[in-house]
Amino acid sequence: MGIRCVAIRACGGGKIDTGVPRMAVCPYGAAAVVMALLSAAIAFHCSPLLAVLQRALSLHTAHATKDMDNLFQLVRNIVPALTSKKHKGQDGRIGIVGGCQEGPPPACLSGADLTHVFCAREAAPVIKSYSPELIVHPVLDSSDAVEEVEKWLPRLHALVVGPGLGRDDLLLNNVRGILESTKARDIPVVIDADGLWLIAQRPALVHGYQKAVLTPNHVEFSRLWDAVLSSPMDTSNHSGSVLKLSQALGNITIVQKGEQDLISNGQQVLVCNQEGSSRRCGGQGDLLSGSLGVMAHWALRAGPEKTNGSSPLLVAAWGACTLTRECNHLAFQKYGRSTTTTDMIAEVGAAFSKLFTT
Ligand SMILES: NC(=O)C1=CN([C@@H]2O[C@H](COP(=O)(O)OP(=O)(O)OC[C@H]3O[C@@H](n4cnc5c(N)ncnc54)[C@H](O)[C@@H]3O)[C@@H](O)[C@H]2O)[C@@H](O)CC1
Ligand SMILES: Nc1ncnc2c1ncn2[C@@H]1O[C@H](COP(=O)(O)OP(=O)(O)OP(=O)(O)O)[C@@H](O)[C@H]1O
Ligand SMILES: [Mg+2]
Repeated sequence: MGIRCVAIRACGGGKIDTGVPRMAVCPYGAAAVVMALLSAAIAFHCSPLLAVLQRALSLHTAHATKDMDNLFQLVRNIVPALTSKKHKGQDGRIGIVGGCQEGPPPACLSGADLTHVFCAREAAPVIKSYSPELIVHPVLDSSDAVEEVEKWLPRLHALVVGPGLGRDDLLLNNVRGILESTKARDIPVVIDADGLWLIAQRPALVHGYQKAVLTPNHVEFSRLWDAVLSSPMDTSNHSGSVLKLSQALGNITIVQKGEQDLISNGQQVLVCNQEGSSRRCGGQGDLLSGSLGVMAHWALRAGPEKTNGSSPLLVAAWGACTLTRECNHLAFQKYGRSTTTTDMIAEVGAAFSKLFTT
């Protein structure tokens, strides 16, 4: 199987797009070598070498820009048009399983027409008061939680499982049943936060399910790695690690969040380097998983024709990462160190228009 690693830098950096089989390529290696040779050529006044290297570098940069433009275009291709002919719900009915603990529910509002939240009974009033457009089902801690959620599954386009869910055994056992039902109905599912805690206990729940996307942060990624791989993680090769973890989980899509987001389906690694900020505050991951739930539905509905043959879920994940980071960037410009996730949510409209509206 040919493995491709496509690395995109948003701020004028390099890109490598190669068909090298069974290996992930360090995204910055080639650019660094060219830069080193270029410095040497300048230092030693070697004009022919200088000309060749300058050409290599300009081709390299041109490719990077072109591929980044391509990815932006692929995301634009999957975004549904806003028209007065559609009814409520056509552009996304998303379910969230979580939001049971302290804090607001995940910010799944970036583009979905309808958002259903399945939570524990005592969390419902808080969640409902957070936003009147949320449809809240306080069923998750009841003995018939799975059946209650199953009633709604046929009407949902995607499910986001985990943010603010907690790690209570009863809840997690219900979530296990909900995940089984979701898979049986072939519904896309984004798993984050405490949902990933459950997956680390029971990787078989998602193994090989091609409509699953996991969005681990640094710590959650390590937990998943320890659960499914016996070898130690190579901490100097992030691309290789995310590729390997995806393969070990049967090629499901994994988004490793961090200074740069790495997205893989075990065949390709996309890099999202959209400029965010240095402000890290709780809840940013929720904005990512929420918007990814919506985009996953859009991308799968649009199909590989609109994503130019690329995996729709990879395109959706890249789009959601780019959007989240841009929200962070715009909010940080206004609020600096005091930026909160609520400030980021307020930037979703502006960020979306800037990035993805044609
Ligand atoms: N809006 C909300 O309601 C939110 C709720 N959350 C809930 O809060 C609970 C705890 O979540 P945590 O994410 O703290 O998970 P963990 O309890 O697994 O703790 C992770 C720890 O790792 C640290 N960490 C995070 N990123 C790191 C990095 N890049 N390198 C090194 N250390 C790093 C954190 O500071 C934290 O101490 C979960 O139940 C989760 O669902 C969080 O997801 C945040 C948002
Ligand atoms: N060092 C960083 N620099 C820039 N952006 C980052 C950095 N770390 C994370 N991000 C971005 O922040 C977003 C959320 O990632 P993060 O690692 O904060 O998730 P999380 O820990 O799950 O968040 P949450 O507090 O919501 O649980 C992602 O889109 C990611 O790109
Ligand atoms: Mg998180």
